[in-house]
Amino acid sequence: MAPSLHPLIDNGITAGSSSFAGGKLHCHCPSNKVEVTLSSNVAHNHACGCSKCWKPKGALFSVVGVVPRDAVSVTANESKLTIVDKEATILRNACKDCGVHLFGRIEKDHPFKGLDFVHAELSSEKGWQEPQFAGFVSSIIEQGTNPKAMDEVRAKFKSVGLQTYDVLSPALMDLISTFTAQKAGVRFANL
Ligand SMILES: N[C@@H](CCC(=O)N[C@@H](CS)C(=O)NCC(=O)O)C(=O)O
Ligand SMILES: [Zn+2]
Ligand SMILES: [Zn+2]
Repeated sequence: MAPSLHPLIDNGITAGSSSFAGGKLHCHCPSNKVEVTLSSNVAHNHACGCSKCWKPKGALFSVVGVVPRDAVSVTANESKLTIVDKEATILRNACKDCGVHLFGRIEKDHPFKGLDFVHAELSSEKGWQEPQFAGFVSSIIEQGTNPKAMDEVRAKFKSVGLQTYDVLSPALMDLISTFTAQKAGVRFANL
């Protein structure tokens, strides 16, 4: 049996709703759940194969998107949140008890500062933007996937209509490079 990429991807992708304006995320604790309220849909939602993003049990990939940080508020059991790695660019706030990541925030100077990283699957509401692409695909090898399985993994993404990248999508890579260039005072050539 093929390994699960992610429950939201394995059986084909369900489109979100452009009029959807957010909802509540809950951790996996049976009681006293951490609750985060989002007043926005996610954008740039994607599968991430990196080792740092939270993945549901049995899945090779995380599904993670961004929302403006002003759209994020912790509305219950905030005291259970802890930052997984204080040195990381993305400060991932996880539930101490169940390990689920509720939101990841960037505090340092970075092209994505101002955006929080969230997993819409932690919400029971429908309408969240569907995954748009798969990033950090080759990173799953670092977590034990056999390199020989990679063709199958990429083919599966392709079969559900998702492009695969080994870092991020061209749009996001361009944003990162634009930020880097502007910081360095680079003047762009005229078109
Ligand atoms: N190959 C590495 C890649 C890690 C990585 O660079 N992750 C990306 C995608 S989430 C990132 O932006 N990391 C910044 C951070 O985690 O702070 C791994 O799997 O651990
Ligand atoms: Zn929890
Ligand atoms: Zn990641």
